[in-house]
Amino acid sequence: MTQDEVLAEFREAGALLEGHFILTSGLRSPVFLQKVFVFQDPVRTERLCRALAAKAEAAFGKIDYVVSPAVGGIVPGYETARHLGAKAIFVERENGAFQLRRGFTIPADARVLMVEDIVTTGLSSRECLAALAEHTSHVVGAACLIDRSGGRADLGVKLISLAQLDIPAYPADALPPELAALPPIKPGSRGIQGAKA
Ligand SMILES: O=P(O)(O)OC[C@H]1O[C@H](OP(=O)(O)OP(=O)(O)O)[C@H](O)[C@@H]1O
Ligand SMILES: O=C(O)c1cc(=O)[nH]c(=O)[nH]1
Ligand SMILES: [Mg+2]
Repeated sequence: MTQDEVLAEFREAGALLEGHFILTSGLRSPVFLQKVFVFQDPVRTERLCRALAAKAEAAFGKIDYVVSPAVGGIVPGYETARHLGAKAIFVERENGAFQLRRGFTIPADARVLMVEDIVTTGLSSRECLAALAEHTSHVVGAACLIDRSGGRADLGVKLISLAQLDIPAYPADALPPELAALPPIKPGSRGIQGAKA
């Protein structure tokens, strides 16, 4: 699947939003990739995740476990795992920090791939990998549908993506005037329900 085909899937799903968005990192951006509009269509999600699984297998070899950060990573993690013949589990926030909960365990010899939906700064991916380090030393790499960092996000492990974009994001105190003029919206799950982070 080419980068243009990946972007076409997002565009056709109505997932390329324009406005003034507060990202999970606290940065502000005029563009938001609303992945849930992609994931509400299982056929579209299957196309994307089949391609991601093939790319991940080529880069990292056999994968036994896919681990994803909730909420956005769960659907692509599950669907990518299905194509890899792997198990799919997730970390979720407890008091703001990602934890492997619900009794999920990772066998000692399992080869683990972290799967994210979107990578912007890599903050969420690094938090997920830090949580995973308490359960396994066999994380072979990371994969995401879209890396919007322009390739600059450093996860500490190799990251592959279906598309790499360089989408502007600004600190809240350095907004261009056209962005500052729009009311900000925060679409993601970090910080809701009284969580600390
Ligand atoms: O690379 P980063 O700067 O961390 O940004 C990307 C993260 O932002 C989104 O999650 P968010 O915390 O908004 O919540 P969600 O997964 O519930 O959508 C997305 O799912 C990634 O996890
Ligand atoms: O950085 C984010 O929080 C983020 C950006 C984006 O385009 N999509 C998303 O779900 N989260
Ligand atoms: Mg997320």
